[in-house]
Amino acid sequence: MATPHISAEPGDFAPAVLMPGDPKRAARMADQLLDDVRLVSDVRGIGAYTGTHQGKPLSVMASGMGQPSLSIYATELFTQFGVERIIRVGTAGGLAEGAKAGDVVIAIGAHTDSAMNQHMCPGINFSATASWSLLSAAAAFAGNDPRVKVGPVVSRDAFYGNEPEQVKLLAELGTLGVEMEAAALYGLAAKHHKEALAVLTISDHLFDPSQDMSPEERETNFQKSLGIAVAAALS
Ligand SMILES: O=P(O)(O)O[C@H]1O[C@H](CO)[C@@H](O)[C@H]1O
Ligand SMILES: O=c1cc[nH]c(=O)[nH]1
Repeated sequence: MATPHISAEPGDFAPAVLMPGDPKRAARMADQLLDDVRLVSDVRGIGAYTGTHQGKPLSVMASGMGQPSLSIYATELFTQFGVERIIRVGTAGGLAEGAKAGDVVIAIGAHTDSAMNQHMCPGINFSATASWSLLSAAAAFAGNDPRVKVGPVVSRDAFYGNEPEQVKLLAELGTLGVEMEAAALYGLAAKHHKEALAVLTISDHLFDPSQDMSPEERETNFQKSLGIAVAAALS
């Protein structure tokens, strides 16, 4: 039965969903990866695609930008459509010294300035962490690739208005990238006893503007992260 934001039927989604923020990136991924592909929902222009990849069922659906938007889709997928694992395939701003556009971060956990996980467990600062099953499969697939790093990211509510001192401190604390969805995704996976991972392509660097990707590159430059995400999704 359709939900307010997904006009699909039970069984229309595969157990594993790849979830970029950008609906155009989702369409590209579906086109590139899926055989026998079907458009299973298109509410608000958020296309959801289901097909097979190397004979295994797989879906692709965008989250839109930010934790509130992702939370709507992830909640409906986890609770109404039998989805077991969501792998975010997104972009992030680099924080680590020497990180280059096109590098990939596999997010072991996500700090956040958002209130999305604040009420998860009253009195506790909840740790938003990736699922070990997906994280270990992704890291194994990436092997010793020097352009892939595993570590924490920060999921901010705002894209603009980074405080320089805060960003510097986060970098000093070993945070590898800044993006806008992973913490809520990890929280929802914990809440619903599901699995989640974020695999992020560095699209710019907060301390090095020369690294900035163009809007077109942000839409299209995801091959390395996609390979890792698919390996995790189908593991
Ligand atoms: O490229 P996506 O997956 O959308 O991810 C990043 O890009 C958007 C901001 O430009 C935010 O959604 C952020 O998390
Ligand atoms: O949220 C994001 C995503 C990419 N780059 C940034 O600087 N922030």
